[in-house]
Amino acid sequence: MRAVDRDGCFDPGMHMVSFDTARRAAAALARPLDRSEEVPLAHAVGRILATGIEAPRALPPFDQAAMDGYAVRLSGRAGVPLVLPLGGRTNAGDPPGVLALGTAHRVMTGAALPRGADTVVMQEHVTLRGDLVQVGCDIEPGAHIRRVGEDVAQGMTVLQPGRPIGWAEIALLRALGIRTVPVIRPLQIAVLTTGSELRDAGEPLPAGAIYDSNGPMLAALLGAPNARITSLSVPDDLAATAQALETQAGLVDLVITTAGMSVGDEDHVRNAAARAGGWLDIVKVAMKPGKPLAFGKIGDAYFVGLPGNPQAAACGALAFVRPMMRRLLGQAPADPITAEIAFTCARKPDRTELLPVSLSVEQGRLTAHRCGPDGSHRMMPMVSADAIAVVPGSSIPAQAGTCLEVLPFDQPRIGG
Ligand SMILES: Nc1nc2c(c(=O)[nH]1)N[C@H]1C(S)=C(S)[C@@H](COP(=O)(O)OP(=O)(O)OC[C@H]3O[C@@H](n4cnc5c(N)ncnc54)[C@H](O)[C@@H]3O)O[C@H]1N2
Ligand code: MOO
Repeated sequence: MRAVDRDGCFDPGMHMVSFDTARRAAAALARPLDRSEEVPLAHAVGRILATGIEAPRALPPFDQAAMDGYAVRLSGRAGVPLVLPLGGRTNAGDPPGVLALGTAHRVMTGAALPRGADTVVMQEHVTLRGDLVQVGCDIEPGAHIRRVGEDVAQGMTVLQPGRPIGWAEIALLRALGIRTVPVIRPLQIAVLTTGSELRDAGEPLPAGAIYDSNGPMLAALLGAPNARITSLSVPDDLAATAQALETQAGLVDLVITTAGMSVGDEDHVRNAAARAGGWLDIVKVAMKPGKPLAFGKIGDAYFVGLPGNPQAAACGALAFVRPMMRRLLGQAPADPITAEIAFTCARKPDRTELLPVSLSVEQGRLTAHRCGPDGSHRMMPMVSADAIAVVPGSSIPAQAGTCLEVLPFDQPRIGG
């Protein structure tokens, strides 16, 4: 690893890369894992389709009435109005009937169109005279019929691989009679929080200790439905960290650590990754917060070392871990989302700023409001935020009204 690297040397100062370079490296590093399982549709919400789905039947499955009314045959007739005797009736669910020549056939919405009929007249547009049905003048031939296959042709690919299953997909698949789908197996992720100061909520808190929030945060941010998270914690100890990394790398697809990434005496994660047989592609990123961030591989597992400050860990997870997970799950990269910033912010030429922002739609435009104050240890700005704004480095401040990329906490479903 470059901790560590393939040449056996490590100088985090020399290896700092730009935010964009690190993003490209994360995308290039991750390879689709291509492991699938068949699950019942009811358990498939949010899961990613492993293969395309071809329609085993057409939708609608037969020509059917789109309105409650009367099926008639207009072709070959001189014109309307018509007065036709009532010849039969088909309800939704009945097998298709036959339109007796020169009659009107009562149909309900969804009923199979009787053979021989070419038009359905809404019942509001007829006058009933005993058993006679008088059809008004402005009837359009062919009206109110849903044609077999007009929505889905039998055999067509209705869903592409890589697509998340949502309510609309569930409705479509069930309409096609499909009960189970092949989906990508959830990623196995170990979140290893490091730090001798960490305690779990519920435990007594000695002076100088803090409750672990990064572990539960990352489990919630990155977990179900497409990842299973194992949470562990180790003290600031090189051997214990290396041992935990080696063990977890043998068990999971992705190991994420928090803290221990900076230059303090007790920051052991990069060296522990090296001891565990890993290598690092990226060791430091020109971003704030989140500069002491690294990723690479330990054995067959991917490895991401996030900084300890909660905002820095969240920014690293949103900017790098989420896109890596999409790649591992076989999904296309998420389309970038931009918003107009409602604030001015100073910046530096050589680093990307990541700012918690709340999003709203103002005069039809997605607008980002800053959630401050500064400080990557702060929790409150993240609670009032919806996204992280990506402010590229520059020698001039970013002015209000500038359009910038935002990384939403909850990824909206736009496109595939
Ligand atoms: N001399 C320097 N000091 C620091 C630098 C630097 O460049 N030179 N970078 C600073 C930056 S930026 C960050 S970010 C932090 C990152 O440090 P580490 O990744 O080594 O993390 P720690 O120092 O262990 O912890 C930082 C902070 O976060 C708290 N923490 C850790 N784990 C958790 C957790 N699971 N839940 C909640 N909070 C956690 C920890 O107690 C510390 O307060 O380094 C700066 N220092
Ligand atoms: O990455 Mo640090 O969180 O900038 O303070």
